[in-house]
Amino acid sequence: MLSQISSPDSQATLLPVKKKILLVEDEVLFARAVVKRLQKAGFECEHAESLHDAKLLIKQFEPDMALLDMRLPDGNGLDLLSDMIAKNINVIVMTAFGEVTDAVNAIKLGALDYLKKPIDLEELLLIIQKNEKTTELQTSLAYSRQRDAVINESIQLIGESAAMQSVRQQIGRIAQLSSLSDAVPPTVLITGETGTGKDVVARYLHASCINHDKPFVYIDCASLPAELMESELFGHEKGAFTNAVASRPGLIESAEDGTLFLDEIGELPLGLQAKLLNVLERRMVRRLGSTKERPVLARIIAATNRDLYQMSSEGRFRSDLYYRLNVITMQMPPVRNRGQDILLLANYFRQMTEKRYALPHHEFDASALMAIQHYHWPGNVREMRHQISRAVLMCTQPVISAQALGLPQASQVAVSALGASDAPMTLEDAEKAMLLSALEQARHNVSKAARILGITRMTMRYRMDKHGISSV
Ligand SMILES: Nc1ncnc2c1ncn2[C@@H]1O[C@H](COP(=O)(O)OP(=O)(O)OP(=O)(O)O)[C@@H](O)[C@H]1O
Repeated sequence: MLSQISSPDSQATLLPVKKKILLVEDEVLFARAVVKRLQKAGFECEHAESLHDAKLLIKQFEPDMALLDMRLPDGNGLDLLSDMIAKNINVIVMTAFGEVTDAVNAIKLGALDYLKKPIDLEELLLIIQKNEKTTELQTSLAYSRQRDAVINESIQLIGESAAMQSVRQQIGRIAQLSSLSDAVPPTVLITGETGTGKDVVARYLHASCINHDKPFVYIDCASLPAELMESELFGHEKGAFTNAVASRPGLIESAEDGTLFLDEIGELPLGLQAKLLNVLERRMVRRLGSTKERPVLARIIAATNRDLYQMSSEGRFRSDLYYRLNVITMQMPPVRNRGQDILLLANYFRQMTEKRYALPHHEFDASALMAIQHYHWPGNVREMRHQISRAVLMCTQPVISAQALGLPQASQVAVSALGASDAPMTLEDAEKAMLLSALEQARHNVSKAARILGITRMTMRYRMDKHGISSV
């Protein structure tokens, strides 16, 4: 599954031991770059150029995860896949253009995910870390509980504004209800612009509830490949489709009586919306190819930056699902409307970066404080985190000025363009203008444009697709 994780390195530091990754790839230059990047992110990494070498390394190195190319000098990567799965190695396959069938077969055989070449290293890292999280939740409950405890301990929901206090109060109330009764927990819908902290709130809620030691399963509905979505969510029995060699629980089942977090729920295809509605209504799930139903005990939290009400009135989101999800709604305000929280957050990210990289204390000067407070923050808290961390890392002086902060020009241009226009603009229009402006500034280099906006390349791609913007 694909996902957007804002800070790969910070996630890697949560791992209790160095994970071992075997890269099976015959393109040596590309392989070297991958090994270097993974080692930098804290993984132990070995490289094999052929199936033969890979088999030896599986024995000697005992990897936890493999990145497997399909076309190798002595055969097809698929030939090694079953062996790897049997040895509990989590496999991500890498396919060249036109090898989609191979990728789908690999997933059906038990590979966790696939990536299409050419591969962006940062994207690869995000996917490894995301898959690592999901697998740990699925295969090692004890470990996942321990890991989630670590993550949950480190969840910080910074903010004292009225809006954030209200969010905290609602979380407290839901947590209190969960301790009073065994009844099925109410569904929670978290809305708000991108980067406003919907994911943080979902985790914070889970961490606050009595069942916080149970799994927290994250599903990014926007990046699950459509052809795999159903079996990923609902699981399957052995033989349910060609190559379904073993039974596998779906993610809904894996959440047990913990939390199932459906991020970007607005992107779920209509067909699956009907199936999800059925799960929510009946609180039962049936694996593909099975006649047996299993109870769904998990708390369900959904998040979106879309207007689901509007989408449902246009027939793009099922209204019955919308009403079913919308039992308790938490609205995350954009960061520009959070008053003094803006400075609280900025100082928090400054301190966090100083602590993580053992840097001396910095101060923001008056120009920086002014810039932070007056900037529009289209990417919200995520953008702020990236901007502040970058400034702290790059600033050799103890005082950070507005110039050192270097708030993205493209976004400022876009913001002033929005401000200058008399015509009322929707959030969708504003987002599109921001993307176009960043792309123009980055001369249509998608990775650069993503950096300007403080979002991941994957998020950038996804949002470009959403607005029908091609990368030219
Ligand atoms: N109140 C907060 N306190 C501390 N950190 C926060 C807060 N809100 C968000 N963050 C940080 O900002 C980043 C983005 O947050 P998050 O991923 O939760 O946003 P989101 O609304 O789920 O975004 P998207 O819609 O793009 O999925 C994360 O690094 C998160 O840790």
